[in-house]
Amino acid sequence: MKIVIMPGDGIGPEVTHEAVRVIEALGLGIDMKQAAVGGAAYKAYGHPLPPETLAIAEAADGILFGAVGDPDCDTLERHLRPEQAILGLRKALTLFANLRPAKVFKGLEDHSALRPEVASAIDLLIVRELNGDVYFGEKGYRTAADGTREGYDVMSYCESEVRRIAHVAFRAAQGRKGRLCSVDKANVLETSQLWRDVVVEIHKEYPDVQLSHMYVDNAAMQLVRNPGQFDVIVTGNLFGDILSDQASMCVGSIGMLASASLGERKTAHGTYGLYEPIHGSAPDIAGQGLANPMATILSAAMLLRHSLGQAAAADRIEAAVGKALEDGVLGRDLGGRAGTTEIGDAVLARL
Ligand SMILES: NC(=O)c1ccc[n+]([C@@H]2O[C@H](COP(=O)([O-])OP(=O)(O)OC[C@H]3O[C@@H](n4cnc5c(N)ncnc54)[C@H](O)[C@@H]3O)[C@@H](O)[C@H]2O)c1
Ligand SMILES: CC(C)[C@H](C(=O)O)[C@@H](O)C(=O)O
Ligand SMILES: [Mg+2]
Repeated sequence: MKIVIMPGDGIGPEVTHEAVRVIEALGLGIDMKQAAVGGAAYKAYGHPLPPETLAIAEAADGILFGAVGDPDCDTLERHLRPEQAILGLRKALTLFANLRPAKVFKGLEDHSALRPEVASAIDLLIVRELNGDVYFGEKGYRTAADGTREGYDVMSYCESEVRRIAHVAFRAAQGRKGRLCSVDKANVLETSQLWRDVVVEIHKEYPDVQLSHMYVDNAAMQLVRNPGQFDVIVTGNLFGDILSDQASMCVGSIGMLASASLGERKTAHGTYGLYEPIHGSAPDIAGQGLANPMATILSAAMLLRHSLGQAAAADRIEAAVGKALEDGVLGRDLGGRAGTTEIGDAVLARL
């Protein structure tokens, strides 16, 4: 079992360090390598995703990714910015299905941005498409007819891209409560109309799943009004990015939401994938030992489950995180005082 750790920038190295300690403590004999990404890789090698990093990633069974993003790099040409590392990995490795589960842990009901009785009902999965949409369309700066500057990013989805993510989402719903809500903006966007048409077609293959559709503006509202109504949400790259940050605050903090990015490639142990917290490099708290590493530790659990076939070990990690929270080990993001290392220690002690 081989995995590659990509710490990245800002709080990325701090949170991945804690997740690595947890993986090591399980004693599974996993071979771990480190590889440079993001602003750190740009500063060391002149590129946010050096070819060596991609080669190491391809040779492993899975990737544990911290976060990328560095304010020093925000004025670089776009293809050299840290964020290109994560976008490049997702695209180059065809990791098109991003699973972002959001569930309220026991003891966190009072720490949600929502009322406890609303928050406690949350147990949803966002299935976000990751290889298409406005993220990867033609983009640029040009001069408009009146001589002023214009920026543009083309939004599009082709049928096959929608089909493959729809299958992932329907199968996920079959394994849960059997409800799938497809979120789009079909009242305005042709991209979304195609999305909706294809999802309806694929539904014929999953008659046991109850399918509904919701416009993204309404979905944002429903996520805070009554998030308990959702089981699985399937949506495009941009809407999924936004809704998942929103869902994180509904369960308590952005420092709690893990994710798995999967494709179709199988390894000797499971499905090849990249695992990362949904948050970024948090430059405002980087280097201060304040970051909550739980999202990254929970991402490591997803890695063990999906890419390494180690479901029991994944359960152990999730249970240890749950116990730490129940025992009141809360980071500042959740209104507590525990620092990054202290949270890591608390999870290790409960493994
Ligand atoms: N996948 C990724 O690597 C990824 C994801 C999102 C943003 N980014 C990048 O990160 C940089 C900062 O972006 P941003 O500020 O919009 O988003 P962010 O997620 O980094 O931070 C948003 C807010 O949440 C807080 N926060 C985030 N993670 C936390 C944690 N684990 N514990 C406690 N608090 C936490 C931060 O302190 C900040 O106040 C940008 O360069 C952005 O492009 C990268
Ligand atoms: C850093 C950025 C490219 C990324 C995205 O938009 O996908 C991030 O916000 C995320 O949620 O993983
Ligand atoms: Mg995001």
